[in-house]
Amino acid sequence: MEPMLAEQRLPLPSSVSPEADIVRTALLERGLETPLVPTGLSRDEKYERIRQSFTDITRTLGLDLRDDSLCETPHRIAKMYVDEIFSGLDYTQFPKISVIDNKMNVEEMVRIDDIDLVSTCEHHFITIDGAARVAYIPSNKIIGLSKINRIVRFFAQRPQVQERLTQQILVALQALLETDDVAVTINAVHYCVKSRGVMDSNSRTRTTALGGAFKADSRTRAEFLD
Ligand SMILES: Nc1nc2c(ncn2[C@@H]2O[C@H](COP(=O)(O)OP(=O)(O)OP(=O)(O)O)[C@@H](O)[C@H]2O)c(=O)[nH]1
Ligand SMILES: [Zn+2]
Repeated sequence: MEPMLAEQRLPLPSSVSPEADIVRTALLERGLETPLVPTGLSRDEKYERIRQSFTDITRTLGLDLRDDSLCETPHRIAKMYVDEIFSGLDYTQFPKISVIDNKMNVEEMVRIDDIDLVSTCEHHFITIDGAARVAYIPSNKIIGLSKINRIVRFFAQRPQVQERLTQQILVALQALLETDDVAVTINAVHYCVKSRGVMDSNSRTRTTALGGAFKADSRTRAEFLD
């Protein structure tokens, strides 16, 4: 387990929900948080810096930013980074989570297949496109189904490696559901492998993270991976 860095323990803004704080603490304890340093920048300050930087990049590439199709590109990219594809770096954007007591005593696996997953490769900043499967065996808590999709999306909206993304979803759900019995698998195409570099347009990558009964019990694992 990697140690928590002092700056990662700084207090979060008060608009961070208790659930987001539980998830972040669990990730730090497990050494699974995305490597982050506090910037002290507001949303608008980040937007402005990224817009400026992309103005430099597009000019350096020799593109004419006076062209009416190109002139808004640095603005679009800055907005997309801050508010869309990297919004999961900001815990104030963590989804509202509804967890309820397991009064109906559900004790069988709840499994959600084919959760849409689009993320961004942190090595090349291009798309990872795939799907996730998530399952858990309820203990004391049950979570609203759409909240699982939202948690997947939150962590996908960060620069990622697929292995860490898979683990972050696992640990977030374990912390919120107060059980180890969670499993996550992701099957994805990496555009850094498909559209550049080795240019392999066929391969897909599967990563799996298993906790509790999914790790310990071969039948539970098989039912999940089936
Ligand atoms: N384990 C893992 N590797 C990834 C992921 N996304 C991209 N990579 C790999 O990260 C590696 C980075 O390797 P480098 O040699 O530093 O970069 P590169 O020269 O662009 O490598 P090539 O892609 O082989 O051209 C590549 O092998 C990528 O395929 C991921 O989610 N998980
Ligand atoms: Zn990549």
